[in-house]
Amino acid sequence: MTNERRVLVHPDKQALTGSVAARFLTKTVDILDDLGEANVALTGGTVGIAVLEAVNSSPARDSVDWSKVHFWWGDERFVAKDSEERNERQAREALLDHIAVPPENIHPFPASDEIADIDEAAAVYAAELEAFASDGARHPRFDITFLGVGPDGHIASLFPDRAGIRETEATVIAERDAPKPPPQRLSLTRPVLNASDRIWLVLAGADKASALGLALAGASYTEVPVAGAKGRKRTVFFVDKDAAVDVPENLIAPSY
Ligand SMILES: O=C(O)[C@H](O)[C@@H](O)[C@H](O)[C@H](O)COP(=O)(O)O
Repeated sequence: MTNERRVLVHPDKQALTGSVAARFLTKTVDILDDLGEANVALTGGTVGIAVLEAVNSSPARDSVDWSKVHFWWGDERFVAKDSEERNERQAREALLDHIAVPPENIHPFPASDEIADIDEAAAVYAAELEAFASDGARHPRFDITFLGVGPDGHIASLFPDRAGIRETEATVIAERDAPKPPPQRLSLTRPVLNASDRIWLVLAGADKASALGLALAGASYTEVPVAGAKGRKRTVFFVDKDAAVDVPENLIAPSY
């Protein structure tokens, strides 16, 4: 299989999240067999969280030795720790609180009531990434990075025509005026996301069709950030039919 971006189309959001959940569980078992440890970067957003709920409700959930899995985030809303808007809280409620993952294996971004200054919070997470890096890198090599996609093509908290999507030096950026509320966010940068072995993008709904179509047709990633998502080994778009209407036929993997 080449590293070309692949699009897997599902009849609806439920089929999409069930398929991604099944694939995540089997792939994570394989990764643990091969490497003994897995680093996974989670996403916020309704589809990303629905995937975690589907993982949690899978009969195969505990086929994974969760004690060997580290969970990170691609981005986080810079709000209070117990805010319902936090990606961490939503992920814990959807999956992490229900599996035997050691607390020290969960690496949330700092919350605004833990570190008041957003730039300091970004620096703290950058240091956490570096502390778990190897081979002189500045962040772990994520085995699987999940990304949701906004109607404007944003990924994580990297938005069109913002400094964050252009950043190539820092590993973590602070976004102060995000077009998607809440405005203050923290995000991994594109080079860190793309250092992942696998990037799995999960998107559903007709409002995502334009961004996906533009990205796959060669749009600039500064204008359509999802166009710049490319894992080292695999880049797979898991979509429903409504989001796939503008995808070039030749990129759609055979349905199965
Ligand atoms: O913190 C966030 O909001 C997410 O990380 C963001 O990047 C999200 O994944 C997309 O906006 C898609 O969200 P939906 O899946 O709800 O459309």
